[in-house]
Amino acid sequence: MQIYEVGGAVRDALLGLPVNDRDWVVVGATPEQMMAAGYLPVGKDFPVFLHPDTREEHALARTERKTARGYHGFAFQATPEVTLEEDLARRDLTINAIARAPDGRLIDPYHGQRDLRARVLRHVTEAFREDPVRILRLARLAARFHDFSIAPETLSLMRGMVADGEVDALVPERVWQELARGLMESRPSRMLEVLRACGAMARLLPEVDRLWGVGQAAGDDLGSRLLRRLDLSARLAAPLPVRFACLTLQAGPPRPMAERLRVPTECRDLAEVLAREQASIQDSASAGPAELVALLERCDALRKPQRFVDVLLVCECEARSLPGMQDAPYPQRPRLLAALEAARSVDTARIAARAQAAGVQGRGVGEWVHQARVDAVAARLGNGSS
Ligand SMILES: Nc1ccn([C@@H]2O[C@H](COP(=O)(O)OP(=O)(O)OP(=O)(O)O)[C@@H](O)[C@H]2O)c(=O)n1
Ligand SMILES: [Mg+2]
Repeated sequence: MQIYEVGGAVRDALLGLPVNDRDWVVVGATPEQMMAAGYLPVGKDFPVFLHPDTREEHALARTERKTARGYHGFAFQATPEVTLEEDLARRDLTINAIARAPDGRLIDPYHGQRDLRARVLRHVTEAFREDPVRILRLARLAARFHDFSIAPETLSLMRGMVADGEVDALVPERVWQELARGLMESRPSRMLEVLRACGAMARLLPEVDRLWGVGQAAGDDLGSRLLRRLDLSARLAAPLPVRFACLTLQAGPPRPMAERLRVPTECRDLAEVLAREQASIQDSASAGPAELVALLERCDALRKPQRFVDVLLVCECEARSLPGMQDAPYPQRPRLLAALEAARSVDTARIAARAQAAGVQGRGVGEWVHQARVDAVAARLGNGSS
């Protein structure tokens, strides 16, 4: 058997990028030989094994034949006769279809190195069609390698796949997995642009797709704002829930989309707080202590201060996505954080004990605590004037 390194690790090494996860392809071996050599089978359907020591994935060279629409209709052919070139032919992109032999020699029948130099994302063969997840993979790779363009023939292939209903058959978990990874790249706007260009956005994120052409003059519609907001969230190294909330911010109630994509609870919760409170936060510059405490309480900021930091980050990205505001300061953020700190410094147990000593009960105790917070915020912010 011959073992070649393939995929992202070869690509990233050629780009001079750090390599973490390595993939290998094995030519001329049967599953039985792999197991006899100590490799561990990963699943019963995929001809993939883990190396006994490194645990890196070793896949038998294979050809894929699609038998039905969507993600499930695969039949694999992985026999010792499948050649390296055949295996490379069924891969997604030319830059991912370069193999490296143990002696360092590169096997690159689809000119992936040329496309790396020309900075082009190009499909290898028509076999690209056989896996619609590749549309999302390409979109998220565009968000990572943002100076790469997409080959026109690849874009039209993707358009055809979308028109044939291929992305409608994707399971939500796979969609979210790729979207989440793309959101975490350095230029998430590129993923959205690619999804929009091939029509996949209208199928997968129709609420978001509708933002284009809504609102201001061309170049400043809600879609353009969304792209700027997301890239700013990446520039500020925001965590995933913040980026997801940036995505859903003006796209109507976030819950239907969150449920459809089965996003993690923290992503959904943050998006929902923002849908409710974003406007109040933007307007909070002139709010007095009582209003600020009410806002903090509605955001559950006293119990979840870390989430409130994320809430404010989304609001900052939104404010700075307005034309010409990219480098503007966002005073609402330090002011609300100072208010939160002051409100949290109130010793609620002591206030409650004092209220009870004065004969106050039930909801009345809560009102004392609330008032103590308002007083603390007023003292910190100088009666709301700063
Ligand atoms: N739907 C897919 C998934 C994977 N691959 C092939 O399998 C390789 C390894 O896949 P994976 O590790 O998922 O992605 P990488 O390209 O290595 O990218 P990343 O840096 O995100 O790991 C890819 O390079 C590509 O050749 C593919 O053709 N089609
Ligand atoms: Mg990989």
